[in-house]
Amino acid sequence: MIEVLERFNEQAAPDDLPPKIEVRGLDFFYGTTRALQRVDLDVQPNAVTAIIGPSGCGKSTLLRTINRIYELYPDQRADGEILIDGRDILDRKYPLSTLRRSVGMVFQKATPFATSIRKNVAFALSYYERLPKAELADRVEDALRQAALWDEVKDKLDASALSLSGGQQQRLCIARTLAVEPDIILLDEPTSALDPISTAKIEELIHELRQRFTIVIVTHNMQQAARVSQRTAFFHLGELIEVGDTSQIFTNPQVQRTQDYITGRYG
Ligand SMILES: Nc1ncnc2c1ncn2[C@@H]1O[C@H](COP(=O)(O)OP(=O)(O)OP(=O)(O)O)[C@@H](O)[C@H]1O
Repeated sequence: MIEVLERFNEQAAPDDLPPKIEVRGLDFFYGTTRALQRVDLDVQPNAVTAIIGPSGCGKSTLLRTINRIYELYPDQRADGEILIDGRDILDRKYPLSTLRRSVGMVFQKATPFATSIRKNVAFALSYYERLPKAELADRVEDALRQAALWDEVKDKLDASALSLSGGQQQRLCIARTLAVEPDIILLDEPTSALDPISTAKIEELIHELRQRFTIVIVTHNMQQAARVSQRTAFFHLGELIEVGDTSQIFTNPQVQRTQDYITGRYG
């Protein structure tokens, strides 16, 4: 594990910058079931924060709260504050369109639209901006390059996105997210349906993207958390148990429950 940590984490998270996301006293309810309890978490900018913990501990719920997707469901409720750049995005007055633009999300299962590769990326852009055709083409290319997919698709941009492999589809979804130039990217187990080669490509991509974005990744794979993140937060039963530099969490956890989880005693 230590070798894994050394491979990607030669640079620590920049801790001299103010947090990009500040979660304060966050509770989350599905009906009467409380899925998150009094969560306080700072997320550093230009770094990858991994969210780990056993199944059902609230990892996905946290991501769904950061982009307010839960609001689509009337019985779901978040109490507390989530500040992004100092503004509380849980405040109903915070415009959802601003939030959707600044926070992109990529899900476990790639979800390309059943249309061409080009349109998958252009659609997201046209939703927010009216661009001249040539500029739109440049932005599509740029997003596909950033997602390390351009070389594989540049000669077939009008082919169906569904003709791509699972790993390529997931990178297309990342390109779609990057096209609208968000500040924050939420990744919910983005490689759990992928083979090792596609997984390695996405991990390499995450490593590059973190220079420019704030990234939060939910993963079941602790090797992956160690490889891609600079900060790690361990959740258990809806509570944040411990957060720290990834190397500290994996080599010197301060809480017994964290130690038990990372040594495979449960989860
Ligand atoms: N739609 C829902 N309705 C009711 N309870 C839910 C719903 N979605 C999740 N929960 C509950 O909320 C808790 C947290 O779920 P969540 O999906 O956030 O966990 P997780 O850590 O992401 O799990 P996994 O690793 O299995 O994906 C669990 O107890 C789960 O049963």
